[in-house]
Formats: sequence, C-alpha cells, structure tokens
Amino acid sequence: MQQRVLVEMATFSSTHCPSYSYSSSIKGGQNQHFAFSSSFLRLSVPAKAKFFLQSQTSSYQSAVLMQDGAVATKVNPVEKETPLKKLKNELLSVTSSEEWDEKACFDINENESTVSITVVGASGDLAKKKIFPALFALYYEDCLPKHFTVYGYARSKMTDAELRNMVSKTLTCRIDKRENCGEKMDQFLKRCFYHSGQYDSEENFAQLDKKLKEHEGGRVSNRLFYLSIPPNIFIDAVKCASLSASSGNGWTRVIVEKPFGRDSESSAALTKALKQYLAEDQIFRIDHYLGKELVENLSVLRFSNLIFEPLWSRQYIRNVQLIFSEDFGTEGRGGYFDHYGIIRDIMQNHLLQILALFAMETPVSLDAEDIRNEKVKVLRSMRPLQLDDVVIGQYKSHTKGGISYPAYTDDNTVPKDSLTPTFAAAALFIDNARWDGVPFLMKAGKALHNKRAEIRVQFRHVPGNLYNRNFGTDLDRATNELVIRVQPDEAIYLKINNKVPGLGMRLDRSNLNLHYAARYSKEIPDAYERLLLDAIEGERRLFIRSDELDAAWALFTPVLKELEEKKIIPEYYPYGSRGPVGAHYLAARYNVRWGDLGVDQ
Ligand SMILES: NC(=O)C1=CN([C@@H]2O[C@H](COP(=O)(O)OP(=O)(O)OC[C@H]3O[C@@H](n4cnc5c(N)ncnc54)[C@H](OP(=O)(O)O)[C@@H]3O)[C@@H](O)[C@H]2O)C=CC1
Ligand SMILES: O=C1O[C@H](COP(=O)(O)O)[C@@H](O)[C@H](O)[C@H]1O
Repeated sequence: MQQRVLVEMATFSSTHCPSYSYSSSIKGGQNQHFAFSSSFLRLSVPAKAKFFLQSQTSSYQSAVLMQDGAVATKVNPVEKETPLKKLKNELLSVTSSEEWDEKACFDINENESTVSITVVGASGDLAKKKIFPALFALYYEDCLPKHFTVYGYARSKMTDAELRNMVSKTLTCRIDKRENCGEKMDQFLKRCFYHSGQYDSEENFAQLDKKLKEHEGGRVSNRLFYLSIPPNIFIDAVKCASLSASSGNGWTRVIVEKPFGRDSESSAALTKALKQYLAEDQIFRIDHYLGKELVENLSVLRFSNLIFEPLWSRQYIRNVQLIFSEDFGTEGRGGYFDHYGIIRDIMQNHLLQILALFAMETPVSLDAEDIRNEKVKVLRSMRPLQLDDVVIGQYKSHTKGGISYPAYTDDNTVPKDSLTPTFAAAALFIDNARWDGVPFLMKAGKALHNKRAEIRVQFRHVPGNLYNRNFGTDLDRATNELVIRVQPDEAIYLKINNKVPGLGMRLDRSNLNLHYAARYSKEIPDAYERLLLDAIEGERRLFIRSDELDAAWALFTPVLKELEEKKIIPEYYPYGSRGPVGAHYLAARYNVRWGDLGVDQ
C-alpha cells in the first residue's frame, strides 16, 4: 500500500489587499505582489508526488512541508486559472492514475472553504482595542477570505447584537479611504457573532463548535483561536478549544498572547502544557512589535542595501540603543503589571526581539525557519544580564501645571509597598565575532516624558578626522548616528556632518531623513493586522518559536530572580520625567550617551 500524503494548494490572485506580499518569502519567485485568496485544492496523493511537487519551483513557486507531512504549495499567480487540472496532469505524469484515489481528490474552491476566527476573551481590553479593529481593517482592505466568520467568546453574557454594538464603537476607517466605510462596517458586523462560555468548559466549547459548524455549512473549515485572556487561563482554554472545537477537516491554529510565563521555568511549563494539546506549528506566539512596519523593515534595510551591512559590526558600531517610552502609567493594568514589571513586559520580548533581528547573521532565506534559526543563534550568543548592568525605577506622583499625576502605587490594584519596576535600563552583550564588546543598551519605561520606540546605532569616531578641530572637544557629537524610529511618526534618519554653505568652514549636523509620512501617503497598518493575516496564512516568520522563547528567558531569568530575592529598591522618578538618573551612570560606564536625550535627537 502506497503511503499517502495530503497536498494543499492555494491559488493566489491579486486581491485588493495591498499590504500583503508573499513575493519575498517565496524562493525563486518574481517580485510580484499577490495576496491571500481562499481558493484551495486539497489532494490525497502518493508520497512520491510530494517530492515531485517540491521540485517544481517554476510552476509551483514554493512547496512547504506542513504538519503531518502535508505539502502546501503556492501556485504561480499567472497560472491561477487551471491549478487543479494542471496539478492533476502533472501528478499523473509521475504516478500512474490508479496510484491515486480520485475520490480523495477534491477541489476546495472559494465556495467550499472557510475561516472562523474566535476571539477568546472578546469582552476584554485587547480585543476591543486591537483585535476587532484589526480584523475590520483586514476586511476593509479585502484581505480576509471570502468565507469568514468572527466569533467572540467570553464569560460575560452578551447577545450577537450587543457584541456588534461593542465592536462597532472601536472600528475606524483608513484615513486615505473613507468610501463605503459605513457600509463595510455593517457588512463586517453581520459576520460577527458571540458565544458566552467558561474558559475551562469543554461543554461550552462544544456548543461553540456546533455554532461554528452551522456557519461553516459543510465547507472545509479552518479555525483560528486568538487567546486574548489572562495567562493563568491559557491552558484551560487551549485544552477545551482543542478537544471540543478543533476543525475536523481543515487547520486549527491558536494565537497566544504574551506573557509567555514569567521566567524560564514557568515558560517551559507553559510550552509543555500547550504541546499536550497543540503541535508547535499550531501555536502562534505573538509579539506585536514584530508586526510593526519599521521592525519588519529592519531586514530590508540591512540585507538589501549594500551600504549598511558592511558597517554592521563591532568594527564600525560603537553601541546600539533600544529605547521604549510611554507617557502614561499602568492605567487599569496595574494588577497584571505588578506581577510582571517592565523587564518582562517590554525588554524580554519586544526589545529583545528587535535586538535579535538587528544583530542576527544573514539568514539562508526569508523562510520563517531560516530567520528564526538565526534569531535563536544570536540570542544564545548573548551573556545573561548581570545585576550590575541593570538600573530599575518606579514612577512617583508629580504635579505639573496644576495637574496631579499618580504614583504607580496609587493604583488600587497595586500593593502600596510594591517594588515592581516601571522603568529599567540594561546593558547587554553578544559574545560573538561580529558584536564582541559592543554594548547593546536597552531602556524602557512607563510614565515618562514622551511616547516613543526607537533603535539608535551610534557609529565609531572617524579615525584621524581632518575636521576634528571643527567639532571642539565633544567628538561624540560628530559621530554618525542611525536612528530607526519605530513609533510614532515612523522614520529612518542618518545623522551626518556637512559644511555650512558659505565662504567659511563651519560644520553642521544634518539628517538624511526617510520620513514615512512625507514619503508615503498611505496609512501604515497596525501591527495586529499584519500578524492576524499571517496567522490566517500560516506564515510563522513573525511569531516566536519555543526555542527562541527559551533563549530569551535564559538571558533575563537570573537577574529577575536576583532583583526579587534581594528586594532591590527601584529609583523613584517623577511621573512625566525622563526617568532615573541611574540610567545615565549605567550608560556612562560603557562610554555611552543616550541618544534620545541629546540636543539634536
Ligand atoms: N491590553 C493590552 O494592551 C495588552 C494585552 N496583552 C495580553 O493580552 C491578553 C488579554 O489582555 P486584556 O484584554 O488586557 O485582558 P483583560 O484583563 O481585559 O481580560 C480579557 C478577558 O478575560 C476575562 N478575564 C479577565 N480576568 C479573568 C480571570 N481572572 N479569570 C477568567 N477570565 C478572566 C474577561 O472576560 P469575561 O469576564 O467576559 O470572561 C476579560 O474581558 C493578556 O494575556 C495580556 O497580557 C498583551 C499586550 C497588550
Ligand atoms: O505589550 C505591551 O505593549 C504595550 C505597548 O504597545 P504599543 O504598540 O502601544 O507600543 C504596552 O503598553 C504594554 O504595557 C505591553 O504589555
């Protein structure tokens, strides 16, 4: 008996979804922009056909091995008219017709497959603020498959109409495309439903399953569960969703929100528990910073510009700074935050992910596994953070212009004697040939003077600089600095020295500036849009693999334990200030000045 495998083909057509392109991730593909389309072909074929398909990179631009040995192939869009016939003929040319079962071959076209997206924790903050608006934006941009249903699931009692009313208050339209917005919203809301249930009730999830099946109407059903719930109930929800509401004939994927544990042990326990119910390739651990436009652009900047990559090492780079600041406090999330603190909330994930993309070696390809392999390697080359290399702070109340701003511990859900840091600065090092000795400084804080996320790359001094005397004693001011402003007001600018026009010889500092708002009229999509679309597409590049997570926790767990065991008291800083002065001393120890605090930022 021949071993049989499942082959899945998706034909891509040029939809209106402009924000999405697969061209970059397809080996041998041309630079075409094409996007999600739900036309699938699923075949049960003899195993040898699988290898045939994988070799057909000209007709089938990529063949990706999926769970259970299935192969997902993406078909060249120009051939989208005849995928079934073409594939069948080509399969027949390498196998005899009796070898494959005609009955097991079925065409899952637009009318026969569906995607159900269940937002678990639909009544919560993240669902309202980010997930429903992102789903609507995808719908508005024509990026969702033809047949999709959105289900809200939570314990709160709500009717479909009440959910729709709640969701409608959060939806906005793209600034540059307001046409038919109201109409589109109504259409989207009609596809949204609600089911009330407990997170640990298989019975309640079975009821959800029944409702999903009614919407799926016998089509091949693909199901995405977005766990937008507190971490202590992740496992219950995964267990119930997987046992009682998995798809019977399509894929089932689960997006898991951070925090993924609070140290190495709890993270490993979470991974182990998740893997009781899901395979690794069904788990999509989200770090929404990876979906931000300028974070995605990091690889393009590095690997498609000749001028940057040669400079990307200890030879030319003096230090790298990863800076996150928010101009508001924990506001309503104090209960969650106090258990985690800023190092776990921002540094161990968002900033470290940016660092990994910034510092990794060139991946073999743009495939998810190749990129994630390189990220793991660089994380594993890093030295665990030392207590001496960390400064922590906590905001205290402050009155400015007659307005009084609260202290962190004024939050009712935070213990009055909490030592949880709301600010931290840290110096990290990568012990590999490229980065040996280069400090990677991180700074993250809440209730600071501004809201910003950026990467600053400070280059070395020009050796034997002919113009040294024009700079005075402050040579640092004359060095080049590359700033990648992730948010707000996305930009990439390079600080250079130039001559002030005129007869004299005065030098000036100027910015070569790629300012996104000036360069592109299109609004930048929210990170959650990109990530949701990727999860629907099965694209894992921007999600965290379990070994990445282990490596990330290994760097921070010892110092987090030490801070807690030694009950290190944070340095208090006023709400709305630039944070504790200790951050400057830490940077100074490595001859660094924070770039965001200079006169010409
Ligand atoms: N909010 C944000 O900005 C961000 C959140 N996250 C992560 O996303 C997830 C969701 O966040 P968020 O929406 O803020 O969370 P919420 O605290 O708003 O919780 C979401 C929903 O879960 C249910 N819930 C809350 N507490 C409990 C509990 N103790 N036991 C059982 N159910 C509970 C509630 O629904 P009901 O009572 O109706 O069942 C609530 O509406 C969390 O893991 C969070 O860490 C990550 C990044 C940013
Ligand atoms: O994950 C988190 O991120 C937000 C900041 O996200 P942003 O996209 O608005 O920059 C932060 O406020 C929150 O504490 C943290 O959990």
